[in-house]
Amino acid sequence: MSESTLAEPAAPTTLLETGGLSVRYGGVSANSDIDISVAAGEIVGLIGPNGAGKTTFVDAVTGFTKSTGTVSLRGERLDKASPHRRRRAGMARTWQAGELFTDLTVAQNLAVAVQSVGLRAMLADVVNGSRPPADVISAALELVGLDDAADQLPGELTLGHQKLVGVARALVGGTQLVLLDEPAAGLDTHESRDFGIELRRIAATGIGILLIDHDMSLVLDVCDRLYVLDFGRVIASGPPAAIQDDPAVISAYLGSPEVDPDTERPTADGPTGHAPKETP
Ligand SMILES: Nc1ncnc2c1ncn2[C@@H]1O[C@H](COP(=O)(O)OP(=O)(O)OP(=O)(O)O)[C@@H](O)[C@H]1O
Repeated sequence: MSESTLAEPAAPTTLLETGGLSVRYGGVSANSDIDISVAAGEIVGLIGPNGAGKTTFVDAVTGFTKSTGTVSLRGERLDKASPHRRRRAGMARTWQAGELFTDLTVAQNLAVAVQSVGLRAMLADVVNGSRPPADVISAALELVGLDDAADQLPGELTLGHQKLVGVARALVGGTQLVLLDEPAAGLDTHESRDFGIELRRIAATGIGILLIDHDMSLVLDVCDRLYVLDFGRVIASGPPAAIQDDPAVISAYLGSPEVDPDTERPTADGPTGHAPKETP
């Protein structure tokens, strides 16, 4: 057997890497010194109480708020880049209030996102004949398993599928890393489980996912690793099983564990949270 056959499998490619990422809003340290990485094909959870700084982190990574520290995608520094450039480089996000346009079809909802990726990128694709916009849209819908729904209105879909269209909107245009801000809000247990299965399918294609959600069953089920934020700082990181048992996490976020007798896991509701401390 040759040496190469015996070699260890290649380490997964690091997509996102932040170094010392910090955001201040006046006297509030909303993010302090955050070092987080997401590899290709990985689902990484970012959890913490209300006001811990999760959305601020997504805003900082995607360029929607001013930050200090570094943000790299596949080793390319993007911390000085505009949100547009970061989007074109392959990172995309969803928003907490990411409603779909109810009077547009699913495909038209995605077409709006194609436009936001940038005319130049689209023109390049059309000129070199590689990917006309319709293909870009169907590729994104295929990633979330909704290629049949292109001509439907959002209201004709289940809530779970509407949420997946929201994810597909972020996947148009060759997205490598997607940051999902509470994408499963409002889903019941069953819908949330199906949603999680789709997230795993998306990650299996090599896309990296940063997932923020208060639905602990979803987060614990689908994430490879978790980071826990409290008062804008990472207080713990690791695989879900270790995080669940971390006393600092239990005290800051999971609370006195109200355990679901079926899953033997902390229940989804419970974290009440607090806002970051004012700092001088
Ligand atoms: N644009 C802003 N201007 C001033 N302060 C802000 C701004 N955005 C967020 N903050 C503050 O920064 C802190 C972190 O807020 P952030 O929304 O990031 O928390 P979160 O963990 O996402 O909370 P939630 O789970 O409720 O969404 C909070 O104290 C919030 O009030």
